[in-house]
Amino acid sequence: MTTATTQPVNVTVTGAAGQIGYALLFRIASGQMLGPDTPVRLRLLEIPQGVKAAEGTAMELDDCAFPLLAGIDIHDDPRAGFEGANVALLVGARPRGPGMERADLLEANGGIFKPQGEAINAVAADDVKVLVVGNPANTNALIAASNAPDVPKDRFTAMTRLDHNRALSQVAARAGVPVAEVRRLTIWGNHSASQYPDLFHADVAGRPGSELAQDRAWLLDDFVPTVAKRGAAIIDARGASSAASAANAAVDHVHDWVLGTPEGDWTSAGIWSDGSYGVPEGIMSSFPVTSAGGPGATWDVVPDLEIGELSRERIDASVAELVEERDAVRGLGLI
Ligand SMILES: NC(=O)c1ccc[n+]([C@@H]2O[C@H](COP(=O)([O-])OP(=O)(O)OC[C@H]3O[C@@H](n4cnc5c(N)ncnc54)[C@H](O)[C@@H]3O)[C@@H](O)[C@H]2O)c1
Ligand SMILES: O=C(O)C[C@H](O)C(=O)O
Repeated sequence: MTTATTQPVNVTVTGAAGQIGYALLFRIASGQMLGPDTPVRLRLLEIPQGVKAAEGTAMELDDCAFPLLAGIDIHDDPRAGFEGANVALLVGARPRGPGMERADLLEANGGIFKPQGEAINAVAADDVKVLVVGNPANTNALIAASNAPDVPKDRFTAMTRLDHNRALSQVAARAGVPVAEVRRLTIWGNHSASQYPDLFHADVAGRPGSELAQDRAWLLDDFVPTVAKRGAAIIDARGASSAASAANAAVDHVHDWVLGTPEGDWTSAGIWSDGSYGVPEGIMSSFPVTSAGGPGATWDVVPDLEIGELSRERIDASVAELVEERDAVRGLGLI
């Protein structure tokens, strides 16, 4: 990763003409993702039908005259779109259509993330860092990583930062403290309604999160489902899925990966499990993670957290869903 230098970082964004793309690209180009000293070159990857709209977004990016934006190119071929990519944000995905079962969705997205993984393997920069946003994010990341055998598995991640940020906001509101005073929350498992937002290890303005968790009715009937089903609530209210908050979470994820997580805090990311906390190896599950930042930065799982019975059950349930998804895509020959 190139930081604090005049060498531009190549950032590939797929689904660039979509609603998240529109909320994301301007923030990347303004320096909010990689910092104020790092120029970026944007590679927009779309399907052929999306190219014209991506061209319109590129025109608007030009019109912002961002000092850090070193260039934009637009592609509909993954081999060209990921050429030299240092950071790859895989946003474009096939949404669930009427009558589509989960397996149909996994298969349709396999048709996107398998070739994209192969292309990243073939043409991305040696230091590529990948964030999968497109749903089902964890399993799409698993497909991409599994089809990029020459890229270390820890370079592929799935986005659960939006869930993490949602949980921070809910806890701050409940405790009546500024959101900046809530630290060390964790999202475990899948970016789906089965996810488990864990506040037992949190620091809430100097008080242990376990104190708030003592109100089990609030914890289990309010906090956990509000966070886990927030995506659906946004769709219901907006008539479209979250976009600006999703783009914000993608910016936060890459920012903290490349520049480091704040001292004394951690965040959540879907990463290739190494077996930590009893999560089976080789699925993309969300964990509490830190990054030291800098060249070669990795997400490191926060060690030695005590997992109580309630948390254990919830983590295991979400992990079981991920195992099912892995088995389904394995059955489809995608991994
Ligand atoms: N992980 C998260 O927290 C999170 C949060 C919000 C949304 N999402 C997911 O992000 C994805 C994108 O959401 P959106 O609102 O921007 O959708 P959108 O439909 O507005 O845009 C998706 C874009 O992807 C493009 N696309 C489709 N297939 C592609 C391919 N093979 N290569 C390149 N581009 C391709 C489409 O042409 C479209 O422009 C969805 O899967 C959504 O469910 C994830
Ligand atoms: O929940 C969804 O389908 C959209 C997205 O993943 C979200 O969490 O907002």
